[in-house]
Amino acid sequence: MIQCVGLNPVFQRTLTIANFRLNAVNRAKPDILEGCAGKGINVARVLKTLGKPSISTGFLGGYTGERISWYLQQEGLASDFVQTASTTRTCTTILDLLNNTHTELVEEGKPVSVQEVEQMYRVFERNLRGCPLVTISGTVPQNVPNDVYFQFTRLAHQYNIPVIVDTQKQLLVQCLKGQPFLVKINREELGIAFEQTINSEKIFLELIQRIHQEGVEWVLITHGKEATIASYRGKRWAFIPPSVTVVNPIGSGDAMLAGIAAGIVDGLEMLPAIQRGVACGSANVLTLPTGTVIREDVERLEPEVKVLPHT
Ligand SMILES: O=P(O)(O)OC[C@@]1(O)O[C@H](CO)[C@@H](O)[C@@H]1O
Repeated sequence: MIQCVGLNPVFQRTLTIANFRLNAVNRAKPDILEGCAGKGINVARVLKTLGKPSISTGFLGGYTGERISWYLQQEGLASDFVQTASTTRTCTTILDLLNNTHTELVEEGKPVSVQEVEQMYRVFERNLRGCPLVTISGTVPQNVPNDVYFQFTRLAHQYNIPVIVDTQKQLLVQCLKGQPFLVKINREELGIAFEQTINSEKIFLELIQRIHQEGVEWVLITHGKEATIASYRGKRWAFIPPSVTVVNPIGSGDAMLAGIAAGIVDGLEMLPAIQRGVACGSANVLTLPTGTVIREDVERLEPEVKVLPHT
């Protein structure tokens, strides 16, 4: 089973509003979507659709934790969460039908205890047995040390298990020292992680190089609906997604990571694996629930992703 680490899961609510306005009373349509999410769980869900079993790990607590567990069971997603005294966060997506905007209200994860963090290391290690690949996604609750993903990556190395990572800021910078196999990051977060404004191609390429210098083989830079740039040993490719009608883009990065993970586990070369990932990202945009794809959409979109050399 692929281990999908998502230390900061989410009880996700998706509200549809006819014309969302600031400083006003906004009324949502009654068919509010609720479910389990957060980057790690989103990856796990898309993997399941692609026929790949996974186990989600992280922290879970309180009444939202219970609801997330219930949704995980309903969806048939295996999990091994550390139970926390604090309540798991809720995040809210606002889809505005008139203006076609998509707003994500993200709560920070509440604090976890030192003992809960220690338990998490044990949960991570026990789920490495029989695991072909680890995905690590997203932020962490308060009190979790910034080197947590570095520790996980180092541990996975001891078991010869590749790690692919999608995170930000210090969590990313520190994780690089553990030499994950692949890092996926959006262009804005790349600049933030290295405290630089990306206002030229030169700076963009230098920052990619800094990630490689730590020993990371593949670096993927996403940029909304623009092309994803993949970099490997001095070569670069642009993956141009097909244009699709946007329903809900939240979770597209997670769908992409899942598609790449599925491709790697299937033994694909990296370029076709990334192509599948980009197709999953586009397929996610077409569905209303967060971090969800329809397999037929992925299969249809995969050949439509253009792969070009990036100069
Ligand atoms: O705070 P994080 O962990 O970076 O991101 C949380 C989040 O925005 O990510 C998912 C979409 O990628 C949503 O399910 C969730 O609300």
